[in-house]
Amino acid sequence: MYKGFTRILSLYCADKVQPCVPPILRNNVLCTRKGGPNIGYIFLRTKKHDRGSPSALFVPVPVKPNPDDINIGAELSGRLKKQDLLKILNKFYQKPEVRVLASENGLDDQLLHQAFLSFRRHCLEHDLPPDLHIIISDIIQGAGHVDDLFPYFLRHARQAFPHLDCLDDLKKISDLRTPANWYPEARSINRKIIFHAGPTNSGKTYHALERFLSAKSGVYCGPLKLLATEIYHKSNKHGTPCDLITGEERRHASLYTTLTNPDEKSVDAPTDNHCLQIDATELTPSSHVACTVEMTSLNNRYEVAIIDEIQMIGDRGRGWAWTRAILGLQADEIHLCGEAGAVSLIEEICNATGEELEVRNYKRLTELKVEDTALGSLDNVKPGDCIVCFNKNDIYSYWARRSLRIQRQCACTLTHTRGQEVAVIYGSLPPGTKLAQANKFNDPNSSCKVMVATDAIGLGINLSIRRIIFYSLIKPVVNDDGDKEMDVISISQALQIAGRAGRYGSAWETGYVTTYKPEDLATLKTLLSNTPDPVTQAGLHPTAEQMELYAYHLPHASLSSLMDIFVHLCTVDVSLYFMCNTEAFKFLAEMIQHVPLPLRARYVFCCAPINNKLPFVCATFLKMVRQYSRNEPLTKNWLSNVVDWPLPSPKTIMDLVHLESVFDVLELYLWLSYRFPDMFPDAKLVRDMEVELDAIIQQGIFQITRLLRNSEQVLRDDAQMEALRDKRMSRSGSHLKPKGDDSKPKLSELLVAKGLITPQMLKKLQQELATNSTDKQKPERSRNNRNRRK
Ligand SMILES: Nc1ncnc2c1ncn2[C@@H]1O[C@H](COP(=O)(O)OP(=O)(O)OP(=O)(O)O)[C@@H](O)[C@H]1O
Ligand SMILES: [Mg+2]
Repeated sequence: MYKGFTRILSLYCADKVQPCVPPILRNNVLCTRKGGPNIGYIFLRTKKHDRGSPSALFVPVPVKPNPDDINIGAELSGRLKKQDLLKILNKFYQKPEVRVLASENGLDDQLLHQAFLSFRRHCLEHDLPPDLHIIISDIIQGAGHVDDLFPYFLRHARQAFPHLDCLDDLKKISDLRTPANWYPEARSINRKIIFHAGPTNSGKTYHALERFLSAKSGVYCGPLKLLATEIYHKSNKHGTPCDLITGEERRHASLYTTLTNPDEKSVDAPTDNHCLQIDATELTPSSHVACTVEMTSLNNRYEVAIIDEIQMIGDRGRGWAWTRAILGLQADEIHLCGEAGAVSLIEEICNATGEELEVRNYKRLTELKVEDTALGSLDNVKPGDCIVCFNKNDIYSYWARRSLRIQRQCACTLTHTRGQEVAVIYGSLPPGTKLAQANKFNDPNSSCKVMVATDAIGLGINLSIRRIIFYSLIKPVVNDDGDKEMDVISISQALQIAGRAGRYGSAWETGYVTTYKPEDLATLKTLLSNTPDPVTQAGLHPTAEQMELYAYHLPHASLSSLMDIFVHLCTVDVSLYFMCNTEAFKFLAEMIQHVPLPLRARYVFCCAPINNKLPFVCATFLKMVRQYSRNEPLTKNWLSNVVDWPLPSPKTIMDLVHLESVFDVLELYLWLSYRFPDMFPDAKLVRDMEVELDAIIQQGIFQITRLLRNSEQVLRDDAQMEALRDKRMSRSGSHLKPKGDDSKPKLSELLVAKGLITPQMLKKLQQELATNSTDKQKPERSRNNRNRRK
């Protein structure tokens, strides 16, 4: 039934693979990136189980004594003294010959040591089989040699480490050298591959879409929900009915045609009709579909397929989804859009599949200018500006400064920017909120002229941005070893993000780009003057089927260990491919290891696209798994109880962050509902909850300044309460530690306490605020002094 990699991943994998964040932070070291711009970054070394020898991954299975061993050996050759036995065993272990023999039988030093400990314990604690008992007795009496123990030791070692008996089988299962052969249906079609190569905003997707729209059938596969939604709208608007498929949603084309406002103004921007979501699984699928790349169906035949942002094939976490799509799609024409740096790799892949590749090169359609000065101050923000931050906290800090600035401006009676509306987009916002914010910003008649976003807008999206301002150039990344580092963004990321400015056909004919901080400008210029590194390898990922076969051979291993062993034993043609990072999968596998589940279900749960940095989401995930394990359906009532539904509007930033976590939980439910429809039966009701929550969050984003002010107030109140308590305690003599105003916790401190920002970030922010504040106060002070002198 399972025809390999393709099908299984299309069934089980999500469209929102989170960057893996390993759970333990061991060390913080400051280092400099080799070869890149000379900027210090923080290296976060994280827990890693799978470095070094794979033998470390194998845990010995306890070897049970044979019930038939009823100490006949003792009757035949007399009882063995523990001391003698121990001496013989230790002598055996110390022999170099044993080491050599062990290694010939697959036991390296690490396994040999573990196997020996297990063997010795077994010999000391249980009745020995008669043959072993007699051999040991002979050795003690000088009638045998310790080397004679080896066959018995090996028999035990094989029981303790069952993989020794099936290593060849395991290696065969994880032989990933020819992934092109996994897709016989695709191989039987004479596919034409067209690579639209060029910089951002050069019309690559536009030209591929022209073929898609005129074809009898087509599939668009993109990296982001927002992008897939944009294509869904474009296609339906054009009159080519197109469905939308993401991990959590199936939206039918008919919902667009019947419900969208025909007077919609925005040409390229996604529209805000997310609330019209009706489960479309029962409707006949349209001949065209826009999906997130992980959801690409490899079972349907299409005339045209588009795989957008093909350079993502080299992404350490998600690259496998692009590899799968390019190798497995059944389409007459496959249009790949992306950076020219991926052309050579695709050529190699086409050589392997024996397919024709045509490369079409494009040039940028509008000019992109790097400014000579940094923004420096928020006073210099202009209409059409988009400030790009690399995490949500920078966005909050932007708001904190902005509201501070507005308060100061009020004091200085400079109120001209008061009430200026700002659109906000970051990854964890619900899709409806993102779309509403994008539309608000794109609408020429809206008063919202400025956007603050994370790099969630970084790939392929068309927004009406005049200038991109990099708030910082540092971003957390997961390196090849699965470690999380703070690093300067890559050339490709810088170009992609900068490329959002001055989109062809938007209100701005030229795009501009700069940084917020003057000290970053030179680095940005260096980044943008380079071409992105070539993509040299395509990602691969093990399948559920392969894991199942592994589990069959190693029934005692946990899913997380199976994955580790797989990754170590697999053979990959490294000239073309690499194994994607499996940390996120293993994180979930370890979290649910103790819950009894069939392996297939366990695998599916571990593919769930959850943000493992969010404790509430992780805790709820675990509750869902437990409920599933008890075979109790997860109804809307159950879910409402877990998330405390209905939820009030957010009053503080912390409320907003919590609502976003709840939204993630609802998304998780919907994702699971497509994989286990019987156990997650209330998808329609949960979708209604999502729509309601999306609206609440949108409202919260709309009032973000108020939420920030409230958050500060709440913390001030808490601090006052604490100070009062301290005072009372010190009066009663029980607390002698003085507390000044400086000790009161602030929002920023709470964010640090919650691990949402690092102390370094906070320090930097405080320094900046202090500088800002002295600058602003200078004219005030001199004016006051002048007045006094007068
Ligand atoms: N020939 C054209 N006629 C009209 N509009 C066009 C044309 N080419 C491109 N556009 C418009 O220009 C904008 C940018 O094009 P497109 O999205 O195809 O660029 P891209 O090269 O795919 O960029 P990115 O690398 O950022 O994905 C889009 O709004 C698109 O509709
Ligand atoms: Mg594009």
